[in-house]
Amino acid sequence: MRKLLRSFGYAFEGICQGISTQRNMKIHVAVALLVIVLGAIVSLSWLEWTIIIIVICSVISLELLNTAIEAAIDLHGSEWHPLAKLAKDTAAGAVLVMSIGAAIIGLIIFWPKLF
Ligand SMILES: Nc1ncnc2c1ncn2[C@@H]1O[C@H](COP(=O)(O)OP(=O)(O)OP(=O)(O)O)[C@@H](O)[C@H]1O
Repeated sequence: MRKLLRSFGYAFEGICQGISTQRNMKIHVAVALLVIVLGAIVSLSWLEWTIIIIVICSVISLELLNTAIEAAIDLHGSEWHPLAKLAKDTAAGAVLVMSIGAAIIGLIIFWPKLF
């Protein structure tokens, strides 16, 4: 049980480090908080909240994975390598794809309630 709690502690530490060190992560968290406040104001349905929570968690999880990949590559050294570029750029691409999807889903849910 203590080991399990310690693992949760490390994971929580990872989330905090991601937020404190990554500018993009700060932006994702700020947008997520804004969406949550807006969702409360326009009274989203349970289904809409479920979709919003899945989308927010997906974007933040991908950004954390992107940070992990960047850190693992930088740990290996600063020497230029095409595989390092591929890994970093595809990981960043994954975040971008999910962020665009999140923006579209946000528009689909919020547009009719706001305009
Ligand atoms: N070791 C490397 N070998 C080849 N290309 C690299 C290497 N390190 C970074 N790059 C490339 O240089 C560019 C900038 O990389 P960098 O690590 O600064 O990421 P970034 O996109 O600025 O991310 P962040 O600001 O989140 O750290 C990216 O296209 C990346 O793929």
